[in-house]
Amino acid sequence: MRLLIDVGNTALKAALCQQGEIKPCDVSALPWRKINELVYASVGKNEQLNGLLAQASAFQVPCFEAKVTKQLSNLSCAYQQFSNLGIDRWLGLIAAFQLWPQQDCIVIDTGTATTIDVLTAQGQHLGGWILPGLDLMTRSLTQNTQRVFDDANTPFANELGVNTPNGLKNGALVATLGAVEQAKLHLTNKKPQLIFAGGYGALLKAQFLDAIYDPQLVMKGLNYWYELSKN
Ligand SMILES: CC(C)(COP(=O)(O)O)[C@@H](O)C(=O)NCCC(=O)O
Ligand SMILES: [K+]
Repeated sequence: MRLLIDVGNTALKAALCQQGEIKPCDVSALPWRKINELVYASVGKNEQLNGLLAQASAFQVPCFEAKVTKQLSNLSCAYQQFSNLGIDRWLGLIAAFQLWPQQDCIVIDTGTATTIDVLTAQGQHLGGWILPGLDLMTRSLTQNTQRVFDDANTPFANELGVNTPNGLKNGALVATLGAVEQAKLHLTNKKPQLIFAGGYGALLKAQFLDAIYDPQLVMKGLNYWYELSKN
C-alpha cells in the first residue's frame, strides 16, 4: 500500500493507493504496518508533514519526495528554471498527460491560489498563470476596504452583482473564468480538455461544457510521478 501526501499552502491532503486505486484518507489513523512507501509533494514547509515523515522512519517506511524536472517521459516543462514551478502544478500536468494523452489540455487547480496551466497534445507545457484563489480574492478586498463586505451565504455566480456580496463573489469568479478563456487562446485547438481540481474545482467546472472535475488529479499525478520516476 502506498501513502500519498500533497501539501498545499492551506491544507495537507493524504490518500492511500492500492492496486492503482487512490482513496483519500485521514492522517490521524494510518495503517502504517500495511504501508510500503510514502510518496509526497510539498509546496512549502509543513510541521504536519515533518511528523508524518518521522512516523514513516519509525516504521521503516521509505519516503520519496516528488520534484519538478525539465522532462518526464514525453512531458516537458515550460520553465527554464523548472525547479521554480510549483510541484502541484507539475503533478497536475503529469496526471493530465497520462489521463488525456494526445489531447490539448488546460489544467486549473483552485487552492490557496488558482493555477492555470496549458499543455499541448504532444506533452509540451506552454506555461500558465498564478491567480489568488477565490477566497483570497474576496478576503483581500474585505480586509483592505472599508465598505466591501462579504456574506457567507451568498454563492459565487456568473452573473452581474446587484449587491455588495454578489459583486464581490461574482467578481472573483468571473475574473477566474476569464483567465481560463484567455488560456484557450494560446492553443490552436479551440476545444481543449478543461480539467479542474482543488477546493473550488467543482464550482468552476460547472461553468464550462464538457469540462472535467477530478478532486484526485494531483494525487494521481503524484502516483504517476512515482511510477515514472522509480523506473
Ligand atoms: C502557486 C502555488 C502556491 C499554488 O499552490 P496551492 O494553491 O496548492 O497552495 C504553487 O504552485 C507554488 O508555490 N508555485 C511556485 C511558483 C510557480 O509555480 O511559478
Ligand atoms: K493545490
